[in-house]
Amino acid sequence: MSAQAGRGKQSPLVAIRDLAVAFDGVKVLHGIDLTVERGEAVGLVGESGCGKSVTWLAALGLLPKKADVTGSATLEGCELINAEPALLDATRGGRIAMIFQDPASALNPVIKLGKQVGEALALHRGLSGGAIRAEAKRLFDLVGIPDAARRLDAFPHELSGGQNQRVMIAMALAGEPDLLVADEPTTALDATIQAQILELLTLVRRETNMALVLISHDLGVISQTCDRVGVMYAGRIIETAQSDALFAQPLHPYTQGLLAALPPLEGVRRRLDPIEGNVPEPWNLPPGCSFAPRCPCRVDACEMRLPPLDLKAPGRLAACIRTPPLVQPQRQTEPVFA
Ligand SMILES: Nc1ncnc2c1ncn2[C@@H]1O[C@H](COP(=O)(O)OP(=O)(O)OP(=O)(O)O)[C@@H](O)[C@H]1O
Repeated sequence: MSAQAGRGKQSPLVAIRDLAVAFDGVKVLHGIDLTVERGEAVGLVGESGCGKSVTWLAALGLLPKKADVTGSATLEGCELINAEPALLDATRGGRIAMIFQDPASALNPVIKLGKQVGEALALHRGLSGGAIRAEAKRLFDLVGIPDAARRLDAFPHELSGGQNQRVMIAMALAGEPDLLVADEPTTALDATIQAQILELLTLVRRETNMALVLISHDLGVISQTCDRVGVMYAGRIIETAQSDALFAQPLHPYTQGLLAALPPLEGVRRRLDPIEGNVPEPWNLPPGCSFAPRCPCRVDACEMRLPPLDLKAPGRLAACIRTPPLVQPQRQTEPVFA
């Protein structure tokens, strides 16, 4: 359970403010604002190259040295950007854990799984001896690895991809994180296993009150798992909303395009409409709205200036001059991502 539980709802667990990243003078992230509350599941969605991973890698100090990172990312008020390496080391894997798409590359192939989880338990929880094995087995049970005691002595290649992803989740949970950032955790898995891993993440979140950030290019994956969604395009957040509201009525034409490109739900016949064209390269952004060249709603004004991320309805922001407010928004007392 979070060390902060019971403190009352004040500042968000994580607050990212005006976060920008450039590589070799080319800006790939342009002033991201994003908050995550305790226990909340936030999805970050967008096509490849939109800046979803870089946002979190920057916040956790995981980008290469050549990256120029500005802005702020705080964990319960504690600044992480340009923080001392000791603070970042303690935060990563401890208060904030991250799992990635490919468990095989994150696990050490020559070390038994139990030992790998054990190292995380020793590092982040100070456990030793028999307590490590007992806790590692408990974590394997929690993430649904069958015959957990025996699997602790297995090597990664002896388990399937889905089971190794469960091991990665167990390792992430070893530090009892307040936030798990899962970057495309199911992309490499087949549909059935994918659904099981998403269910597992939801189950674990409910049992531990851990917050979850789920990064995916697949709006379907996000919809199953997240309370709130941020849609990214070309290094910016262009729409945010509660998941159900976003699915019921996507406001930004890009979000509408992502939804139209989703495979039909079982029993629902729907045409699959991929968005034509590609995300622009960061060094070659068009003037005005970055999505304008692909946008079916484009007018000349779209190419004149960058649309601000405006409040279109309570709890709903969208960066599009073609999207009128749904209802006259009341002054927001609980900002969505700001
Ligand atoms: N180390 C790096 N050096 C230079 N450019 C980088 C580096 N890492 C990321 N980028 C660039 O930053 C932009 C955002 O990348 P990012 O990986 O965040 O996108 P993404 O939305 O997570 O996409 P994907 O789903 O493919 O991971 C891309 O243009 C990418 O090429």
